[in-house]
Amino acid sequence: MVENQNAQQRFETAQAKASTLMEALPWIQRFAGKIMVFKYGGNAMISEELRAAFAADMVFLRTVGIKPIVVHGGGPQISAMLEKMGIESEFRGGLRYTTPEAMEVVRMVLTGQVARELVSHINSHGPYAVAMSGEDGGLLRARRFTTEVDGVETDLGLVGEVVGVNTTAIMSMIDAGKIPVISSVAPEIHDPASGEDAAGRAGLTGEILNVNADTAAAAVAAALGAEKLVVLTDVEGLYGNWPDKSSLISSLTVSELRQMLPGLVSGMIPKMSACLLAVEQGVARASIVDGRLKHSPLLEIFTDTGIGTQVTRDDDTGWQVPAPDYLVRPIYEEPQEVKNVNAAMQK
Ligand SMILES: Nc1ncnc2c1ncn2[C@@H]1O[C@H](COP(=O)(O)OP(=O)(O)O)[C@@H](O)[C@H]1O
Ligand SMILES: CC(=O)N[C@@H](CCC(=O)OP(=O)(O)O)C(=O)O
Repeated sequence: MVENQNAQQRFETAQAKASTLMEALPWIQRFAGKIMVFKYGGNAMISEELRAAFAADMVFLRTVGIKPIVVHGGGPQISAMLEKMGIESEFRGGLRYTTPEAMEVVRMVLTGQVARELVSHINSHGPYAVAMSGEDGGLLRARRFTTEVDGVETDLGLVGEVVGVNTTAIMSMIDAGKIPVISSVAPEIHDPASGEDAAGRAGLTGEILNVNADTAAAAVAAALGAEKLVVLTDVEGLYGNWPDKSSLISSLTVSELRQMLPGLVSGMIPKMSACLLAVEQGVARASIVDGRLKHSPLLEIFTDTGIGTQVTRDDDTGWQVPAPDYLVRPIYEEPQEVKNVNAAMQK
């Protein structure tokens, strides 16, 4: 009798697993071969367990034919190192005012610490991850960026916004089956309009700029025409009336977001600006998900409900997935040749 109960329990557990896999099937089909950019924020990498789960998720996506690209942050890790080294740092409009001294630390922490650790986690599954800084192979190019704080134009020091992405460099990695892990530092180019460059071209100035990782991820996603930008952070998503926890927004259009942007504060300013930029520039959808939740990338992509807040185009009519069609129409649209492999049985 006990044995029977165990068998029943085992069967039910196995059935639940099969249901979960089947829920993922139409999404796997929908997204196979597509590029997805994951922005992994410093506030979402808070434990070894979470970092390992994120790495496993990226390997899972690659294994089912999706092409993941990771753009990582590391704001809290940079702040901790700056504090340890006694270098003062402050945020203006959600972005770090970056002195040359602080820039050295930003570069060291992002490329030498955070990227290395992520690569090592992913590569514990196989030789997939390749760390790429925005400086490597001319991957990113940036221009100086100032921001408005309370209506006043505010200097940010060595901070940039991405104006160019070397898509060939990234695609060559993807085509080789790799998972690029990109750090958001970028060489500065002269503003061509300023005529600063003696050659009259938008040449490099020789400075390296600190780029907010949300902004860098959006630029990469837009340049590659990614299917999705997924931003992992430390809140459930965007709250319409922050910090009222009952005001979580599950979905909004770019027009609605554009109206909300001037009222946003702190880290949500670059984050939501990045989502807006990505979708306006052709990324089908962008979403903010809670990175403190283990396997949030898989939950966002492979479940019917999704999680967090998603930003859609104004004319987005919803993603249709083919699941129910399997029941009512043939899988193959073109005529299929069916070979009888055991003719003897027909006789
Ligand atoms: N409207 C809002 N909805 C959600 N979070 C908000 C909002 N306004 C401000 N925040 C703050 O923004 C933070 C996320 O931004 P940030 O700290 O820069 O994240 P990350 O390090 O992941 O890039 C949240 O932890 C929250 O404190
Ligand atoms: C200009 C600027 O603010 N750069 C960020 C870069 C890292 C980052 O964006 O990290 P998160 O994604 O973890 O916030 C910084 O210095 O903190």
